[in-house]
Amino acid sequence: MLASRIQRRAFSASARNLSKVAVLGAAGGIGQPLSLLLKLNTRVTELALYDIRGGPGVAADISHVNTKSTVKGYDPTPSGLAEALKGSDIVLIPAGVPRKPGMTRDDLFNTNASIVRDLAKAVAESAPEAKLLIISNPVNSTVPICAEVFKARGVYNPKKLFGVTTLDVVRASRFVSEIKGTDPKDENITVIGGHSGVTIVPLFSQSNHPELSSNAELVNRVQFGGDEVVKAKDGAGSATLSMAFAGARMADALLRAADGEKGVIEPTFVESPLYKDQGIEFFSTNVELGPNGVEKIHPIGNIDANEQKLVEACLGDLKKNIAKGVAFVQENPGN
Ligand SMILES: NC(=O)C1=CN([C@@H]2O[C@H](COP(=O)(O)OP(=O)(O)OC[C@H]3O[C@@H](n4cnc5c(N)ncnc54)[C@H](O)[C@@H]3O)[C@@H](O)[C@H]2O)C=CC1
Ligand SMILES: O=C([O-])CC(=O)C(=O)O
Repeated sequence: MLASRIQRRAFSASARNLSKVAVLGAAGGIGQPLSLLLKLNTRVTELALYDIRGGPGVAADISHVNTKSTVKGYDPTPSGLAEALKGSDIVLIPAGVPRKPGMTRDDLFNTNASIVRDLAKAVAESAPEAKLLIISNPVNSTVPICAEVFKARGVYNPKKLFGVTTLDVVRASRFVSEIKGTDPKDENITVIGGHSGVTIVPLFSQSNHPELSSNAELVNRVQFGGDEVVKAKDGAGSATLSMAFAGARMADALLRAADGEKGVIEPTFVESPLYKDQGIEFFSTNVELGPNGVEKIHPIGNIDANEQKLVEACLGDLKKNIAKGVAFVQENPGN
């Protein structure tokens, strides 16, 4: 009995990987709470915080939290960025500008496309093996931008590039639990498509409450939940705290999968075969994660007539968003 417990403990200790996690944009509204949550994750052994301003300060602050991982902030220089990235297993990118009221996520493209392109280049050079999690909007376009950058350098691995759509799943679960008076931990809602407006498609027909797929108000709230926060913040940005929670959840899922846990499934925006025949290279569905990143992309499964209409509306916008990201890198390869 005791021997088997000791053996089990020895196994779990040796199965644990050392995990360096880097956050690019670590001093921002998302970056700070995300970095704090990563500091609380016992699977993270080293935390590298980079920003064009304020990285070392945030790192000094978080480094006093008494968990075991080491935390280091890096100078806003190319060599600082390279150092931050070197040896990283996971890189999260929340760098870039957030929305103000009246803007769509696509309105952020002109500013954020080049920020993400340049950071992706640095990742391709210094941490090509890392799992790369893109938070910066518009996610539907910034993920294809990263893929193009990696392809141009011959280091693209579609199993390791993820658009973080976890916040849509978090919101759907919470909104349903509010309506039904349930615990959100029991409300697992699959959300597919992309991460903006009508490209966000919640599949309530697959949940505990299939009838909710005809609740247009709820569907709209999941699709435009980000707008609620943008409006409430009144010019001071968009979701940061709930996003940090969602980003930390996605990073934790990858860390657990890397540690050998089976059956780790999260919806995430990845290169996907599901709609490639319609020219749509990236799509979010449930994805089983493994030590190398994407293990298995799940099909969308059975959906009802309401959801079928939502998917059709999603595909049109998504195709344009993806094409815009690809064209940007082809036309603006940068240095
Ligand atoms: N995927 C999702 O579900 C969500 C995505 N977002 C997006 O996340 C992004 C960040 O949002 P916030 O943190 O609220 O913005 P913020 O403005 O508070 O923080 C952004 C940070 O990025 C830094 N930064 C800018 N350029 C950089 C570069 N080249 N290298 C490193 N750092 C750089 C800035 O100095 C700043 O600290 C926005 O694009 C926003 O739309 C926000 C919420 C949810
Ligand atoms: O709405 C925004 O601009 C930020 C975001 O992506 C979200 O909250 O889902």
